[in-house]
Amino acid sequence: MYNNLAVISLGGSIIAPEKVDYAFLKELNSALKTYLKEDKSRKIILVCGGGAPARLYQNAMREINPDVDNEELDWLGIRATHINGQLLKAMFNEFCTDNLITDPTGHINFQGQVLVAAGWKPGFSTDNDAVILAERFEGRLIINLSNIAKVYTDDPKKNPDAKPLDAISWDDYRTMVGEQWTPGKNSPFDPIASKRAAKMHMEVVCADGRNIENTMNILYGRKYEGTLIS
Ligand SMILES: Nc1ncnc2c1ncn2[C@@H]1O[C@H](COP(=O)(O)OP(=O)(O)O)[C@@H](O)[C@H]1O
Ligand SMILES: O=c1ccn([C@@H]2O[C@H](COP(=O)(O)OP(=O)(O)O)[C@@H](O)[C@H]2O)c(=O)[nH]1
Repeated sequence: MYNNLAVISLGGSIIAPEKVDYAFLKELNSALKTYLKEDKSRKIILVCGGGAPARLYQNAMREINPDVDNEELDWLGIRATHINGQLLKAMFNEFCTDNLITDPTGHINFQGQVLVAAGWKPGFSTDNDAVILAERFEGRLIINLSNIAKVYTDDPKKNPDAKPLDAISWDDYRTMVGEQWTPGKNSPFDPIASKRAAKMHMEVVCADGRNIENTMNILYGRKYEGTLIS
């Protein structure tokens, strides 16, 4: 629908790694504003994750009741994505004609240059909401920004032998992350979102969002550091 559209899945790990990383957000805001002002036909969909607050509340609830339903845990995570999303919406207000999107299938105006979205319903992460919005507005590429420069052969925080990858097929990626969803799961791109993105033949670039110059390279179609899942 819009041929100058970029869909960015903004990991909560870089919005609120612990506290809110406002120095990073301020810099990102300024770089994206320049990008948007250069060409009024450019549009960005920003989908915000939950970060530390999501895990803080989910883990508190697990302590209170170890038998808590996954659905309840997901709702806690969703509320955390909303507070992060509301912050991003406030930052990009001048470009937004919609309130924070919390149902990617509902009414969306998108007459402005920016749409800010966050969590919708239990069963997946905001990566899946990003895929649904990409599908709806015909974005071909999702830029998945997280706290890690590349997808590895395994979680590098747990396995020191994990190797970084420049590219991986959806088949191999999905074999690696499995099919299972768990609330608060840490993975470069969630299994449910991956299933949908693979089916739609979408491409996802995973990169370290804290490297803003690199993010701008991806947006401008230049050489970047990251992993292409296709
Ligand atoms: N194969 C993998 N390659 C890279 N990172 C992985 C992999 N498996 C698990 N991870 C973990 O996923 C984390 C990113 O996921 P997450 O913390 O949910 O980030 P975000 O909030 O940005 O979505 C990484 O920091 C890493 O520890
Ligand atoms: O549509 C959504 C989006 C998020 N979540 C929940 O909210 C948490 C935080 O979202 P996300 O994983 O996208 O945040 P990030 O990993 O980027 O911090 C997830 O783990 C889920 O528990 C959900 O249930 N449905």
